[in-house]
Amino acid sequence: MTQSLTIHRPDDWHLHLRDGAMLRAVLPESARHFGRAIIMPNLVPPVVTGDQAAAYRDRILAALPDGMTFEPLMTLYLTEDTDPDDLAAAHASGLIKAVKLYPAGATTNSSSGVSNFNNVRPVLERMAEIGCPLCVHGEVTDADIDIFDREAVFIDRVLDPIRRATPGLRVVMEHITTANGVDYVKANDSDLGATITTHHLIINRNHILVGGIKPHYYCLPVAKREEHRLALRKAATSGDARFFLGTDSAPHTDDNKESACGCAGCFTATNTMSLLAHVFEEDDALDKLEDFSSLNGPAFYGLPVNETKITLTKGNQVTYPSHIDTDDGPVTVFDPGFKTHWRVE
Ligand SMILES: NC(=O)N[C@@H](CC(=O)O)C(=O)O
Ligand SMILES: [Zn+2]
Ligand SMILES: [Zn+2]
Repeated sequence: MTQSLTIHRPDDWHLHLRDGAMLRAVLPESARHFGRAIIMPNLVPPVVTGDQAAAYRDRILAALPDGMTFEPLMTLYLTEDTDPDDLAAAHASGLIKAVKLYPAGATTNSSSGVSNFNNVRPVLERMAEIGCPLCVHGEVTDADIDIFDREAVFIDRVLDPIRRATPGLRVVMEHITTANGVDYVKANDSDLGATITTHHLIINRNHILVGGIKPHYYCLPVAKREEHRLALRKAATSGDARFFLGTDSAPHTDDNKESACGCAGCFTATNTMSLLAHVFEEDDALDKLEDFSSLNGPAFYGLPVNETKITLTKGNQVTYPSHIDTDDGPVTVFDPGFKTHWRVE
C-alpha cells in the first residue's frame, strides 16, 4: 500500500550555506524541498553588519538555479562591537529576521563571537524592544567543562541569566541536544523556542565512537547519550509549537572532515525530509511532521506559512547520493544507517 502525506512546504530554521563554490553546490539541495531558511552568518569573515547581510543575501539569490524559488532569511553575527542602530535598521527593513550568538570559540568560525556577555547587554535590550529574536549556540567553552555537559551548563550559567536580565527577549536555543534543553524550553513560555536537527533525532554518541570513529557524525553540539536523543524525539514529535526544525546542515569537504582534526558539522540538506518522515512514522507521529517542519517555525518568527505544499510518499527504497560534488571537493551526505522509503515528490 502506498502511503502519502501532503504538508505545507517546510522551512529550515537553521542552515549553513557558506559562500562561493560551496554555496552554489549546496543551495539547490535546500531549495529543492524548503521554502525558506534562516541563514547562519558564520562566514569568514562573519556577517556582522546590515550591509554585509544584504550583500550575502544577494550572493545567495544569484547562486539560486533558474526555476527554483527559495527565500533566505538573513541573520547577523553578534559581536561585542555590534552597533544596535545598524541592527535595528536591518531588522526594521525586514532584511534580517534574527541575530546569532556564538560564544567565542564554541564552534566552527566562532572566534569573533562573544566572550564577555556584559558587553552585549545593550544590544540584547534593544533586540527585546524591537522584537528581534536571538538565536543561540548554547555551549560554554570553559576548558574544565566536559564537552558532553557544555549545553546543560550553558543553560544554567549563561542563558537563564541573560533571559532574566532581558525580559521580552525572544530566544531560539539552536540545535538542542539534551533533555536539559527540552526541559528548559518546556518550563518557559512562548518567548523561548528551540530548533532540533535531523541528525540529533537519529544518532547518539555511540554512533560517533563505537566500531571506529565516524567523522561524518561529528558535529557541535556533539550528540549525547541515548536518553537525550529520546527526549529530543519526544519533543519534536509532540507537536509542541516551541520545537521546530533547524537542520543545521553544515557542509565541510571530506578533506576537512576525514582529518586528524576534523571539522564539526553534518550535511543533511539532501535527505532531511525523507529521514524526518521515517523518524516521525517510527514514533507514530506522522500527523505531527507538518507542525515540526512547516508550521511551528513560521509561528515563532511571526511569518506566514508557505502557500505551496509538498507530498511525501512511501514506497520502494529511496536512495540518495553518498556525496555531492563541489568545486572545493566532495561533501558527504548524512547516512542515517537505515534504509529510507519516503520520497519527496
Ligand atoms: N553544527 C556544527 O557542527 N557546525 C556548524 C556550526 C554550528 O552550528 O555550531 C558549522 O558551521 O559547520
Ligand atoms: Zn551551532
Ligand atoms: Zn549551525
